[in-house]
Amino acid sequence: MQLSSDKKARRNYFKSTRERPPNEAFDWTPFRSAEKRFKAKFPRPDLSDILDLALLDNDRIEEVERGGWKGSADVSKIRPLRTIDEDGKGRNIFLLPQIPGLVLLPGYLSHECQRELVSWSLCDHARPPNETSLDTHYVLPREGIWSTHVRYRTHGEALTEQLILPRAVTSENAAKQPEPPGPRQLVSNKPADPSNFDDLSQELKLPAAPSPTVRPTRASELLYKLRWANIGWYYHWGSKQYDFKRDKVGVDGIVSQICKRIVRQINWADVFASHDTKPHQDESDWGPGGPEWESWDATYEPDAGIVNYYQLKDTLMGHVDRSEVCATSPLVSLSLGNAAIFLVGGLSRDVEPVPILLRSGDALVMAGPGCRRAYHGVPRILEGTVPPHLQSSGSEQDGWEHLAEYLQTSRINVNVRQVFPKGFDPMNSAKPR
Ligand SMILES: O=C(O)CCC(=O)C(=O)O
Ligand SMILES: [Fe+2]
Repeated sequence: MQLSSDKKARRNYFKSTRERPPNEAFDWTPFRSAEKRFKAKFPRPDLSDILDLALLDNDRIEEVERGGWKGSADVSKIRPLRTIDEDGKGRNIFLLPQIPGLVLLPGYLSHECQRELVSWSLCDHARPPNETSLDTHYVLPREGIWSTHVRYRTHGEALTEQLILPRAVTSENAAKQPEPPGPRQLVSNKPADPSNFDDLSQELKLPAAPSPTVRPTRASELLYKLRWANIGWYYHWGSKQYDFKRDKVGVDGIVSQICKRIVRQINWADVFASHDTKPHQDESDWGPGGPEWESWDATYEPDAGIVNYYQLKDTLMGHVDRSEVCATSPLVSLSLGNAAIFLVGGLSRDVEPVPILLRSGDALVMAGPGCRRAYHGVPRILEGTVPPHLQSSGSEQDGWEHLAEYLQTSRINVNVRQVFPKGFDPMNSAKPR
């Protein structure tokens, strides 16, 4: 199996390089070059310059060795900070001096918590009222695609697998440009901020048209095409702005508590004091309120985000998340399942990105003006890297076998943000306070 996919990758490599103009690589920005390098199936990319902080943790050796992909824990690139967990245990977290506001918390989520979050992402969250990437094109069951899938898998042949139907296609919407299911599209949008928030929220946000070409599909097949599920405020993909006219769904307690615990645990004075807060970029400005990290303990409240579901071939192109009115508030990202290569650079694609290996249980925070406006992306999911504690126990009783099976080819990223200052209601107030 592995051999034949290697052969295919080699064949594709020779075919594509034969047709490539000789100097093409010179036109790529440093960010694009890094994406290309890590995406390549052949030759298999060398990960020796990728920051892999699991290597510093003896408890993760089995996970690292089994996966066969290994970066390096080059301590010269990072600055450790000591913090105390809620249970009083000490923990090392890490900063990258060239990206002020980026905080890495490797292995932050316990094994139990990772299992809970995987189950939450698939069973509880990928269903109404949360919008998913499949809703535009299919009429999904109210119970959520995961429950339908599991029912069939549990009862096997005794049930005829339910087909999920495309949304009814009328002659009117068939004529509109369909949004194809699949990778997220790049749309250039205006960065949100308190001064343009009113205008942006008034813009018309039409629903995307369902694709007229999708066919009735089995739940177990469609599940692997799920790409995202919305958290909190509805995000309108067509304009890349939040749609404040739709009622917000609350952020679930399990996610909100983890994110708040992480933000409270970080000593932000150390994070920002260690840098010149005006590094190489002019836009790295805290705005009129000054460095508001001083009040994050009290004001940080996640109200939006996305769960990203990646299959092994999926990537997320370099982008900046700039639709949040709180443009500097911490964004918390939690990784589950297979590991990924995460690139984070600067205010443009011309800044050479730092490659970081994100493994299951790792948390990463992007905060402050420089880091929240930094280009980042995921050029590669690394197959075979699901840690032992997320693999099947072999027992059908614990209900984990279906989740373990899904995870074999998947990575889940829970990406949580704060759009508005705490307590601000956009529908009842002209301007954020
Ligand atoms: O999957 C990740 O680690 C990053 C996801 C991300 O950047 C996003 O959802 O905007
Ligand atoms: Fe992002």
